[in-house]
Amino acid sequence: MPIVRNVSRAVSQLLQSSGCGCGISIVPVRCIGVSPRQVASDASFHSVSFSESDHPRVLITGGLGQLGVGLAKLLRKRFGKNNVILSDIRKPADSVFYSGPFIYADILDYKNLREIVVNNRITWLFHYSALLSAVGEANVPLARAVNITGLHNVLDIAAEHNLRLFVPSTIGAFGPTSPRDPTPDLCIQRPRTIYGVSKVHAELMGEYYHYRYGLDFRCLRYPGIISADSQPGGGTTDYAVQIFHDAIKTGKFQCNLKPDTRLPMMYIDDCLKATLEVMEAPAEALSMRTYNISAMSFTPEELAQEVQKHVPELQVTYNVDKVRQAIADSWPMNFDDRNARRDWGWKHEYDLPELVTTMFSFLGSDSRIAQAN
Ligand SMILES: NC(=O)c1ccc[n+]([C@@H]2O[C@H](COP(=O)([O-])OP(=O)(O)OC[C@H]3O[C@@H](n4cnc5c(N)ncnc54)[C@H](O)[C@@H]3O)[C@@H](O)[C@H]2O)c1
Ligand SMILES: C[C@@H](O)[C@H](N)C(=O)O
Repeated sequence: MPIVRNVSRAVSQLLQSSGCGCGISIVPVRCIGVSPRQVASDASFHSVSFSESDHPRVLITGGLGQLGVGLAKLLRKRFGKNNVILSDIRKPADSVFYSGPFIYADILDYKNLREIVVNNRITWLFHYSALLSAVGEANVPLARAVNITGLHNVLDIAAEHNLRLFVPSTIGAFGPTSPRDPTPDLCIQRPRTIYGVSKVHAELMGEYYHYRYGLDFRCLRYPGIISADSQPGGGTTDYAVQIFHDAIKTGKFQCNLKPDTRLPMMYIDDCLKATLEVMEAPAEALSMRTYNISAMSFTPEELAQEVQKHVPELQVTYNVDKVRQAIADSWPMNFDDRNARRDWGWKHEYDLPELVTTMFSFLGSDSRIAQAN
């Protein structure tokens, strides 16, 4: 019994001494083939230390999805082409391959990921790899591996190598028992998808590593993201991208959600701007480590009406996908992002009309507005 008491006293002293990310005494370090263990931290142990006057050296995981290529473009403009490495397990298109550094990185391969971070002296990591809501429900074991085990690898490497780590969360981190209109930053989170469960896990693990080990973890809960030059990867909000392509190609769109399903959405430029802003925000400005961000909220019917201002002949029909509808019905309808606006000055630029105009001008069919009027 005295041993048990001594151990529990030591643990409680450790927990007290490491609150709020200060007084960090240990970081998690893994060796391949050995279970996770902890060693004493030492400033000289870190191969990289990020000086604020330098540009960060950035790695983006899962970078060939809907959001990663755009993020790389934005970060390369800011930090220089060769300071931003895009990675994925898929083969990049020529245009991506020749636009800046690209490497293969499987987030399930801990050793390979660590080598990449060390060899490239990475200081900032944007962890975009994930299986989204609908594809996650179709393959729960894979979603669990990529979204949870992969995150553990990333967290340990980030803590071990003193990285600033961005992990996106989502409106999908909330569930039917959360307040849905609006959904605040802090409330009940009982999502009913493996995607949502894994994102709540990521939020909590990231915040725990922040308080326990001093990891500079930053997380935004994105709404459904709408982009013209990249395809969504199998989510519940994908319809809001598909409608633009179908309006132009065929003039017919079949929506897989009910016409009155209201969800928070955002144009990709706002999403990427927020991501860079929260990463550049001084730590003192962040009263939290996970923030909602919001721009607009609409239903398929409202989006279709706005699209029809540009393509009046567009015919919209509804063929509801039960899985996606059940997911959407459990998600926020409006997102409360007052904390992000107050703490680090978040402000969106695109509302629904600007979003639709921008999508059509990007997709090259703006002239049809004139025909409509
Ligand atoms: N797009 C949205 O509407 C949206 C909304 C909220 C949050 N997010 C989050 O933003 C991030 C990026 O989203 P996205 O839309 O670009 O996703 P996406 O599905 O389009 O792309 C995810 C990428 O992860 C890669 N990947 C899968 N398994 C991997 C592995 N083992 N190792 C490395 N990479 C792997 C895939 O190849 C893919 O390119 C995700 O974490 C997602 O949860 C996206
Ligand atoms: C909302 C978001 O996380 C993603 N677009 C999905 O629908 O799964």
